Amino acid sequence: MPAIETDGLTKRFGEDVLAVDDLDLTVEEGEVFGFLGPNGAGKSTTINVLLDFVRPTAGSARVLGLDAQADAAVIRERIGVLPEGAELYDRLTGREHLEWVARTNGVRESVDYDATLDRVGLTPEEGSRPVGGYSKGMAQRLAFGMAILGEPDLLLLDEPSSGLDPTGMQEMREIIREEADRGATVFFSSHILGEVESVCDRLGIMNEGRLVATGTIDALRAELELDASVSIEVDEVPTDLGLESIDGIHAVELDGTTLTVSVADPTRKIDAIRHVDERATVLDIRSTNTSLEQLFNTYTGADGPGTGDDDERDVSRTEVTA
Ligand SMILES: Nc1ncnc2c1ncn2[C@@H]1O[C@H](COP(=O)(O)OP(=O)(O)OP(=O)(O)O)[C@@H](O)[C@H]1O
Repeated sequence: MPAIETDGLTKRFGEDVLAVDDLDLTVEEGEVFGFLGPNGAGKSTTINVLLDFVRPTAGSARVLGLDAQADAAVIRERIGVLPEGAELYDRLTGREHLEWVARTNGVRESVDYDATLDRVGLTPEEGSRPVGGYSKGMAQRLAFGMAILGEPDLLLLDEPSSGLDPTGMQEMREIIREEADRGATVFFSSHILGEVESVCDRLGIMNEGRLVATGTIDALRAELELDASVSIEVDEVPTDLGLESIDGIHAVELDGTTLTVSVADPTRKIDAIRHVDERATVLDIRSTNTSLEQLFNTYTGADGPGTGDDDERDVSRTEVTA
């Protein structure tokens, strides 16, 4: 039984806004599924339908095998939720928020609130403070703690890294993996591509209300046949370099004394570097991976394939001589 299943799910706001357009989405039990898309793509609306915060215009949604609308109350007891812009109560402490979740979700076993606070990076002392004095990141950590409390079967997280610093984002990713390891399904939306890449088993890309791609990152990459490339600057280009003859090299371009080598399999870049290094003095190397960013841009129409600049990183700025 899938953890989430939507069938022709459509949501209109008024006459003009088609927020979700005929969405067929399946998230299997135990998966970490990244729901990706630019602003306004329809991610939050989809999550809000799954939570029965919003009623669909057409189609249906099932969560843990139950009807998202008819069985909303039962579903809420079995899922952990981090809604977009989670509302907290200024005068209640962090611990009181956790106690409230335990009560409303009918968590029966005794809960170690300090352990939950600790998992999301809040001290017992911070947990005893009214939430009105929390920073944005602390509030987001608490909201995340509220979602994972009581070991829910499914976590629905809307932009969980919002407001977190890089350490907080890393910690959040680790908790998501831990939750998946204990058997939970995790469905989370993001427009932070690296976050999805590092933690998800599978992803779906939304654009303008439609699901434009689903699959593993590797499968999506392969589908688009996007290349990775490495640019190698040399002092002088040898006449008979013979790079094209190396297995797995798709194309070689020459611009001045910089060779740009395209490969389908990023691990072949090192073969190209070695080959050139044996025949010329290498001055600089720039590696460009087919990034998730590039995938994303390709599927959402923000860019064509073949740029990947945002994932560009220098692997060497020092001189490497043959
Ligand atoms: N309550 C509402 N009333 C009117 N329009 C809405 C409402 N909620 C969402 N929309 C519109 O529906 C579309 C999809 O919005 P949604 O919030 O689902 O996108 P999103 O992918 O979650 O974006 P973001 O990454 O910015 O949160 C947008 O055009 C938005 O303006």
